[in-house]
Amino acid sequence: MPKKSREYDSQKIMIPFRQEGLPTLTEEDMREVDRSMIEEYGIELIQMMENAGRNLARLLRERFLKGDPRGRRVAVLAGPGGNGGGAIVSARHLHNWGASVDLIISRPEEDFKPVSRKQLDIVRRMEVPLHRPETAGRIGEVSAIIDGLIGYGLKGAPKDEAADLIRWANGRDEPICSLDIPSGIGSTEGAVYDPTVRASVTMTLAMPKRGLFDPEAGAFVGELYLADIGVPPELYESMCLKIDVGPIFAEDELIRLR
Ligand SMILES: NC(=O)C1=CN([C@@H]2O[C@H](COP(=O)(O)OP(=O)(O)OC[C@H]3O[C@@H](n4cnc5c(N)ncnc54)[C@H](O)[C@@H]3O)[C@@H](O)[C@H]2O)[C@@H](O)CC1
Ligand SMILES: [K+]
Repeated sequence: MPKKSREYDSQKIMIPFRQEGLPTLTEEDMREVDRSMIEEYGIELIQMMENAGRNLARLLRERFLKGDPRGRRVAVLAGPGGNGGGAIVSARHLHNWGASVDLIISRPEEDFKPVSRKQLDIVRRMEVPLHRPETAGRIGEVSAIIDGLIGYGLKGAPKDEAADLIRWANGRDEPICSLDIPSGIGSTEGAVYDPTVRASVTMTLAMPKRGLFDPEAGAFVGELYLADIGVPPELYESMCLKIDVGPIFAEDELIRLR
């Protein structure tokens, strides 16, 4: 079962619920959305990542930090790809909002993809302590852990430092909030690899990933939220889905699905 948050009243959170079904996307669909955003619409990855990370910071604030990050501690796990980049953006905003943020990177800086490396370079200029897995053990109690290790770019069972950090997070008592999909779940087919992050909350981006709805994977996903990263509705109509999804985020840029 997902871990329970110690300080959360689900009745008080001010995020709209959407119960009717939305289409679900495979990794291939999502890569096509990304490509189209950049090549057809001129919306850059760094813009999408900013939206992803800012919505994640907001979800943390409302869901785990009692609406006020000041004086609270958060640990952020970041991998070298787009998933880690979004998590680092959330670290920046939570720091700006007064939280004490510890950032743990699963790979050396030189392994980071360019846009995620840029996010890392920014927080390095701020007072955000940076850790490698070897020093993560020194991090004291936090209100929540953000999992930005691996998203839909997962290839097979998590290994090396990513696997070590998944085990580290699962071994602690604090609730985990996964970005896009818990690290270790295949985004298309929902395979649950060993190890996989056992999230209390997952915030997926743009459109839900198909693997989140696999029954076995569901136990690792926890509450499921969907965040706006600025995809125009007509993109889905013209690209992969051929359906009119409408203005999904009309009421809020963050909605709860489950
Ligand atoms: N339009 C979008 O969908 C956006 C996506 N973003 C994020 O970017 C993610 C996709 O980014 P990427 O394609 O860069 O990939 P990911 O960040 O999901 O993962 C790729 C990294 O994980 C490592 N990795 C893969 N399998 C592994 C394994 N088994 N063990 C250890 N390490 C492994 C790879 O070496 C690679 O460095 C999404 O899930 C989402 O979170 C956001 O940054 C912004 C916009
Ligand atoms: K993740």
